[in-house]
Amino acid sequence: MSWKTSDSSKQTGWGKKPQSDSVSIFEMGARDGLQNEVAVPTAAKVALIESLADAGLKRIEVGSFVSPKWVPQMADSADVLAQIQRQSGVVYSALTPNVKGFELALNAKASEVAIFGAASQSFSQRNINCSIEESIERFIPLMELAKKHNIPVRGYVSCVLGCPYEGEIAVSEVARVSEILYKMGCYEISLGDTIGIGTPQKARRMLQTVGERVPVDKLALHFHDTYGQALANILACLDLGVRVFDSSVAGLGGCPYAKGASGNLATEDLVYMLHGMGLETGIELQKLALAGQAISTQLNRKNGSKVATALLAK
Ligand SMILES: CC(C)(COP(=O)([O-])OP(=O)([O-])OC[C@H]1O[C@@H](n2cnc3c(N)ncnc32)[C@H](O)[C@@H]1OP(=O)([O-])[O-])[C@@H](O)C(=O)NCCC(=O)NCCSC(=O)C[C@@](C)(O)CC(=O)[O-]
Repeated sequence: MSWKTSDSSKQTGWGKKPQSDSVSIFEMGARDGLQNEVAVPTAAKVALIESLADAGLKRIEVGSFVSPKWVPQMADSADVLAQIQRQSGVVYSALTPNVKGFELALNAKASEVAIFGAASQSFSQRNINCSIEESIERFIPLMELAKKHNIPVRGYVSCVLGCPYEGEIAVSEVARVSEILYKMGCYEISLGDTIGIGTPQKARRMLQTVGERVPVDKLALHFHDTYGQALANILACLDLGVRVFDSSVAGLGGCPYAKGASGNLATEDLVYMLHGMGLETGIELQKLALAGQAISTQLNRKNGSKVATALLAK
């Protein structure tokens, strides 16, 4: 399928054509990537984040302000934010599930925060210890505070293509939760295939359905690569107009509440494909590959990016 020539907008009634030759990548490695790794020194996180900014990434999720009992790996997020040398024009974001997390992120001077909900009741319970509706109630005062402090808030919806506990998730539910978060004031909704189970047509249908409730230029895709489908899913969705993708350098990561989930799509592999299609990212691939290799070496972990492995073997 050619994203440039496909006329799927007419077939689907979607009404959106690819608008731009540039793509924005939200880098997840330091948060989604490292939240599953034990005992990563703060200095290694700081070095990773700085090298990602040096490689040209403009949107970097650096940590999360969640219960340290639930996710001890992220307990040093305030230290990380305090220690990084910030570059102008780079957004340093943090996950915040509730007001307490927001206040901690504000004190730590996160440039923006992200709330995270789910389209699956079971995943919501396991991940944030409340139902979908309760999570929305918790987000309301957080959104009010964020507005007062002029902090942009991104929204995640997990399990958009399936749930580790419930299996199939209705796309109508994904669209419903996405619309709620968007109407609450999230500037962008990131649709998470938490367990990387989706396939291209399914991903496309999900995006089309959500796109009927939330404008496509306010949507991002967040694919884990557990089943090796992430690049194919992104390719299948590009001509629907989506231009923001979440990915993780060296394919780092997983989710502590989704057993067996592997990391996000490797940023290097995404950048290689996008550049090959003539889409700009502003990212220097070689520098990115070196950043990914450095953290993989630190973690004593095989580099999860095929592109980085190939480039660095030259
Ligand atoms: C949400 C909670 C906190 C609810 O947890 P809870 O136990 O229901 O919270 P609580 O309000 O009853 O408080 C219990 C204790 O936690 C403390 N607490 C309460 N809130 C905070 C906070 N913000 N920061 C620090 N501490 C906090 C609070 O102060 C108290 O401390 P105690 O009195 O027992 O000493 C908990 O379930 C939690 O932390 N969950 C972790 C969720 C998480 O980080 N999951 C991984 C990220 S999501 C993800 O990876 C998916 C995504 C986004 O990438 C997209 C995708 O791929 O699908």
